[in-house]
Amino acid sequence: MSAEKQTHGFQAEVSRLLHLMIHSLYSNREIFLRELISNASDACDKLRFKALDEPSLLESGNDPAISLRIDKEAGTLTIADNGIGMNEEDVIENLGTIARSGTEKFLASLSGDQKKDAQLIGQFGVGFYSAFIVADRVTVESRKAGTDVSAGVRWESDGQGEFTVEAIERAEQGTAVVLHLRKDAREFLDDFKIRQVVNQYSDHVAFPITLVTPAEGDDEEKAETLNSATALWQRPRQEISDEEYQNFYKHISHDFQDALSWSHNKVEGKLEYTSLLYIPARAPFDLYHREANRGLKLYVQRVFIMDDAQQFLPQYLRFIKGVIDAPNLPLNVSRELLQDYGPVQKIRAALTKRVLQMLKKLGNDEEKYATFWSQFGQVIKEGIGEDRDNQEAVAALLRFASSNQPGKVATSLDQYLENKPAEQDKIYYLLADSPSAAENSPHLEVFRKKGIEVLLLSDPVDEWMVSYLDSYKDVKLINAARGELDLGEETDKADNDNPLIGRLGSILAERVEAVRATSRLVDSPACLVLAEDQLGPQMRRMLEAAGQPAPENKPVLEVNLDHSLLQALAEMEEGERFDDMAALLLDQAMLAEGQLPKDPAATARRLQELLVRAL
Ligand SMILES: Nc1ncnc2c1ncn2[C@@H]1O[C@H](COP(=O)(O)OP(=O)(O)OP(=O)(O)O)[C@@H](O)[C@H]1O
Repeated sequence: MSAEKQTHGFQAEVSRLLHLMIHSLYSNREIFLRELISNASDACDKLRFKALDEPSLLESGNDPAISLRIDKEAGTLTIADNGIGMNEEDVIENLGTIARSGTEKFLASLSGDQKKDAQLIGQFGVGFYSAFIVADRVTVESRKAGTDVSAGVRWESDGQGEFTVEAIERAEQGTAVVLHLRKDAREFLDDFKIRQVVNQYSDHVAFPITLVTPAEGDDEEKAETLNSATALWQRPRQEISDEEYQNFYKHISHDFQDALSWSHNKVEGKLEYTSLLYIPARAPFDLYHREANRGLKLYVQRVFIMDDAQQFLPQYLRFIKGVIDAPNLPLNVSRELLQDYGPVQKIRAALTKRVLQMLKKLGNDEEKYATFWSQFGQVIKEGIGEDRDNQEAVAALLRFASSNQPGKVATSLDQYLENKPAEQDKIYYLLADSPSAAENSPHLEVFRKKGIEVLLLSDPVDEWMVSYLDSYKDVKLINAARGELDLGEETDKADNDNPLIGRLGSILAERVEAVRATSRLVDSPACLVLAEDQLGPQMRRMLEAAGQPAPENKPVLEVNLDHSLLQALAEMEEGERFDDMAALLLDQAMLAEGQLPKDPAATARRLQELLVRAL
């Protein structure tokens, strides 16, 4: 290691995050202590894990522990641990950069509005850098477990764009973070305050946290343990308060908003494990990033094994946070081994069911469920295609906009089944590009007239999702805008022998598969209908966005022969004007679907001519 003190610049994203954090988190500033204690606790976890292979790392008398030391004279608060520690390379990497992909984009999305940014930064997770909310200088001294006393390192920064790194001798392994507190953060030199914050946020930490108050006057140095230091998930449920559960959630998730709900279970027998799973109240910024961290914290007999163990839940439940402690797994279990390990597959199946039950139960609380759905609804939809074994349970979690409840996304498939008349044997839905396009679609006219509810789907994933969902509780799902519509006996017979149908058909032959009389429309003159097996516009766009050619398919134009426009057309002679009107009829049906006519300039010309004549 270099003996000289070296100066490094923070990665640009770090500087920006620091600046934003100091300004937006001021009113939440005590979270810095939770974050630094969390890091210390993680470092102790990692040491214990490493000591499984190298027991000498846990030298006698060196049980993992965390200490807080107040020095009123120097104006410092020190958070120290004897955990895994860091070397020079580690500190430069860990305390000088942010390695999460998408960070730049995330930071660009912050608005400068303190309140909104505080929320967003919570989504990001603040971590070590939160030290600068209360400190105008931070010194970190560390030595990696298992290295020589001379391999210590000191990192120091005022958070203004640069940090220094130098080699030091350090007797203890592990890390000490020394906060030189800002003048307005001196309250954290008060042992009473520290006790209160630790009790509030970090009581559940599984390693002892001691508060050391230096000798003062005749009083000797005092060390007092502040927490019970047992793994929270190992304690009986009835002894754990909601507040403790919420604080533990924040500890493992780095979120600073409460979780919506949790489930804590101990399963005994051959496949023994304890799980504590949380549903967050908001999505992390990188929910859709492929490389984002996800998964549970894995422990084996309370020994931390790994973060982000993804194998215990399917992809579409990647937003669940929590801990799994499986005492019968081998301590040396690796990510690769987890992949195909029989017991893990079984735990995964059981945890998946548990989460689905938890979500079902959350559905009883309309307000909380609305929050959940707005954050994670899209991801749950992935489960319809991904988890065929649990498809019905996943489908029960879906919420839709509905023709019966405009403007609200709150109708479940069960509610739909409950609302529908007994003789209706189908669930109808409509796909559109936006909620308003769905609500105003001409396809709804006949359903409205007959009082039949239609679910309105306008998320980009919806077409993909319903392609996997044929039926729910044995009732078929039917696209209201596809194929020939059969609304039972009540459907009025359409007159396809009308000569106008043939005339329109021959003029529009290049653009449509066929023209036919409709039973779908009441107020509109025409609409487009896709055949059952044709690709819809959402899937078409998804394919095109992925650079794949989408097969060409022509829609059917259905026309409302009772409409005055069609009646007027029937009276018109053959000729250019009739052809233009036929083309416009098709163009406006496309517009009503949110599609652009193939030749917009020609449409504009025809419209102009029509307007001139009308005026
Ligand atoms: N006390 C410590 N001992 C050892 N390593 C530490 C300690 N504190 C921080 N680190 C290292 O620095 C890294 C960055 O810490 P930071 O708190 O910023 O992020 P994080 O804990 O990885 O993520 P987040 O807090 O966003 O979940 C940690 O991943 C860890 O490797």
